[in-house]
Amino acid sequence: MQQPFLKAVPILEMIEEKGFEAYFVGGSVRDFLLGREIADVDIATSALPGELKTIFPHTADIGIQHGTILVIFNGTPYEITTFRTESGYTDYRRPDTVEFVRSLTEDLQRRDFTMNAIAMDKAGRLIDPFHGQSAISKKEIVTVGPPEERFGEDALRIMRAVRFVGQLGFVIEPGTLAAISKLAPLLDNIAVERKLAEFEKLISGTYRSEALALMGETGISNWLPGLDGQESKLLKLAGCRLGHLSTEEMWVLLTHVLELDVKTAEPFLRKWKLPGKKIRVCLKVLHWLHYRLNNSWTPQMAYLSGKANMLSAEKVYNTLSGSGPAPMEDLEEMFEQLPIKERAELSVAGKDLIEWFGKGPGPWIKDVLNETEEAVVAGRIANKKADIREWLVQCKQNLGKD
Ligand SMILES: Nc1ccn([C@@H]2O[C@H](COP(=O)(O)OP(=O)(O)OP(=O)(O)O)[C@@H](O)[C@H]2O)c(=O)n1
Ligand SMILES: [Mg+2]
Repeated sequence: MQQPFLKAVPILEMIEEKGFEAYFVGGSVRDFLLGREIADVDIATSALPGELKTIFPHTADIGIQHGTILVIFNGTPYEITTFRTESGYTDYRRPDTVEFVRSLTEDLQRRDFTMNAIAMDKAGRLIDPFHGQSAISKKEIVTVGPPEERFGEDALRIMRAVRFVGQLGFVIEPGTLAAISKLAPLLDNIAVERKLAEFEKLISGTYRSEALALMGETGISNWLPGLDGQESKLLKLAGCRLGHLSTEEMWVLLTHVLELDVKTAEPFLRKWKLPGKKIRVCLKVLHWLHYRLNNSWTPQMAYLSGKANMLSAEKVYNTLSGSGPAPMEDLEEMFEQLPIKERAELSVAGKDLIEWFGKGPGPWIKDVLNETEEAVVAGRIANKKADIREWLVQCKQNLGKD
């Protein structure tokens, strides 16, 4: 067993000591069987939330109405969920009622895919009534029971299937795939925040090209923010060599392929509810990508863009031009050679100008600083106070006069 499980074994033991059952479940067991790194260990138990609270002193109610509480054990938080069934999904996203049950099999039966419906006990023995291990060995995504029921219960599962294609490179079993195409419109009922979490996992996955193509082919994209009717553009994206791009660079590539500019990309990214900071970075990189599409980098542009934005824009540009991953050493070297890397490194400031020219504060300061900065970056003048002063006094003689 791997370390994250071993650390949590005492939790299972403490629950079992009180006469209840407890197992590792969900993505951690799946990823363990796949030899992937385990994110967080989820635990399912026959104990009710109230019963768990008597066993563990440090808990938080994070979804108690659905039977989930957070247990802090040795400083690590664990989500522990009471075995449950769900029924009456009138809104396609959350059950009208949650019924706690005492049987593990019933709990596993309400889960989305067979690979996610495997339990593991404290000794590492697997309980796999729906043949999840066989699906994993066949690299197959298949629902537990009838796909239309599972997707009707929570339409986000439609996206989860394609997200797992992107992460794991599995194929979707034909019956499950047919239900996805048929029920994709149910995604309309799902909150953007949940769609975003799945989409970001998808575009970060090793097999994202396949998953993006599948999103277009199944019609899922028609129910995602700003992607309605854009299947052909998604397919174009799927044909690119994406191996080296970060999640943010993927967003930039996506906005470009959708033919958005900096102005129209902003509402698109807002619709997806990306955090403001991420949006600002994406828009900057998109701006520099558009510069790069028609120009080469110069020291001036390297300075104005900043190193990170320049390298990101270049990576996206290489993807679009078909060259794929390319060495960045030359560009990094160009940046490193710059006399200054940012405005703060300029050896003069507004107060120096006021003193030298005997003139009060005003917009002229910004203009003169911009000009000075440009001259320093271009190497026309050294970044030394005395040199700059001499240069400015010579070429700005008229400034002190008005
Ligand atoms: N819409 C959903 C979400 C989750 N699950 C079940 O709850 C488990 C845990 O859910 P979550 O952590 O959201 O997903 P994981 O499958 O664990 O994937 P990840 O590794 O990304 O966390 C899943 O494995 C699955 O058994 C489900 O049946 N239906
Ligand atoms: Mg998980």
